[in-house]
Amino acid sequence: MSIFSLDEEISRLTVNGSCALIDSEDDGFEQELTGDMWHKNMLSTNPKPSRLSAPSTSPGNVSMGRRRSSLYDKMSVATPPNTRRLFLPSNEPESAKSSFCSPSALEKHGPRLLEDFKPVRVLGRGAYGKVLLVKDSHTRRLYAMKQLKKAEILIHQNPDSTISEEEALEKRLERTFAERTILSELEHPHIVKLFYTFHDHHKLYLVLQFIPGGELFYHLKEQGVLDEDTVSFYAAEISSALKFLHGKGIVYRDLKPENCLLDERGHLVLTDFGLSKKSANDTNPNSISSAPNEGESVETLHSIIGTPEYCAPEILEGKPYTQNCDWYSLGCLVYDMLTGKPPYTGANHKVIINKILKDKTPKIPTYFSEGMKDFLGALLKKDVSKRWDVDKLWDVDGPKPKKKKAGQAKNTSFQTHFVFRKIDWLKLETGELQQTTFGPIFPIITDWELAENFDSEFTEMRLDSAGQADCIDIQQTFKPEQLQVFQGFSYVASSSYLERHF
Ligand SMILES: Nc1ncnc2c1ncn2[C@@H]1O[C@H](COP(=O)(O)OP(=O)(O)OP(=O)(O)O)[C@@H](O)[C@H]1O
Repeated sequence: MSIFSLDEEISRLTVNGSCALIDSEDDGFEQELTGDMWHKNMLSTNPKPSRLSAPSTSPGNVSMGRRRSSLYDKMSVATPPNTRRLFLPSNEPESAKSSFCSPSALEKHGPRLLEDFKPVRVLGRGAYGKVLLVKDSHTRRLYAMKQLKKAEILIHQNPDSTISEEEALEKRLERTFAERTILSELEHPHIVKLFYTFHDHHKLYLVLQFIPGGELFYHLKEQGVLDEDTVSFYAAEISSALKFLHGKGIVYRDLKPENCLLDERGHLVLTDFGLSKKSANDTNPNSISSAPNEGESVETLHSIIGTPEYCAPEILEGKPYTQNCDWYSLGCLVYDMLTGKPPYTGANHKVIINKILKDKTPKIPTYFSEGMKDFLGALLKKDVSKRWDVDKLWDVDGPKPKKKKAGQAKNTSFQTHFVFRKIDWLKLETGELQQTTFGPIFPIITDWELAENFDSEFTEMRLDSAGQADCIDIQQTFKPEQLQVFQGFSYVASSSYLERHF
């Protein structure tokens, strides 16, 4: 998983807190996979890429294809299935719609069990297990079920030599509980909803809202690059979720195209809160309660985590960092959507980290609009003190930009920036936009159970290979007190929450 391999790379790069830069010419790299080569190739055949044209992803051009950032070395990704930029009426099945079962009827079942859910297919894979599309046997509703193997959490290799095995385990548990605790107390149109969590001998289960339009990653892979209006639309939806999290004292820390899903109307929903962190000493009255084992303040987080391509330099340097790191990641994601790759790329994490730390500022293509250059320039500042303080300058009522003056974004209100001129923030933040309009990319969904917008590498996986086969005898391997750490994981959303989202 990205976070641990990154920890390992950083521990190799960092000596006594200071960063030792490395030679980017590393032996054995496959040259055709580097981002620079990709970029040069693109420019030589298409000097000024059309905003709407995608680079070829034909089999003959696989070296130019988009690759998963978090699972860089583990898997190849097939061409994404049916996704087109066109309008089709949603064919949402009854099983995905509301009203099969009232919350009170669900409460009769009490805490949920694995037997309540019938596996339909595999949607994705993470560090500690898989995410399955499942059907509730009582209500016939579809959910995404994230499964985490207890054994993997307990015995995962600790690549960070600077911390002890116990500390590494504590961090893994903290991250496992953080996702459950943070999601269970959030409700926002652009954040995935958590309905139930439970555990059995082998695994922990998070039962989430199924987001059927697939990852932004796949849509980007198919489209290659997106136009500025589309990118600004997604940037606004992501920003609204990030600002909401920051207001609750939470830093997201893992913004990347794989964690941005599209709902059935093409609106963006953030998922994967495994790396999110709640401030321990946050005094904001709107903040949610702390997750177990939280120790660091969001004001001065030190953990080195996240996917390097989208990771703020202060995190990679091992310096204390704040919620502002999420705004740098947003800049990287916006840059990626517009150009087809994040600002710094390379054949492996080591090369990418080296570039982020060594290069001054990412080069912003000259063919971007002046407004977009201004927007990205303000977010992608390496020095956090010079970066746009979006949380402070969020409001529409904040300082307005003066006409015809470049490079001023950092001192003006975020919501009124030129790139968001077509965004109705009020409707976006209340969820009305999501309910009543369609996003710029409309995912084709003929049958929700087919999970057509997910990678066939996962959806065609045999369910039995995704299920019990890989379970070790956990009772034999671990002492009862070791397994005690998972106590308190189970959760059922309140009936009012279930009612609102059923
Ligand atoms: N609510 C959901 N609806 C639909 N698909 C989902 C949902 N949650 C996750 N997925 C799919 O499963 C994949 C893996 O999920 P997630 O990123 O939460 O797992 P993870 O174990 O934290 O992964 P990683 O180790 O890469 O961080 C996602 O990229 C997405 O394709």
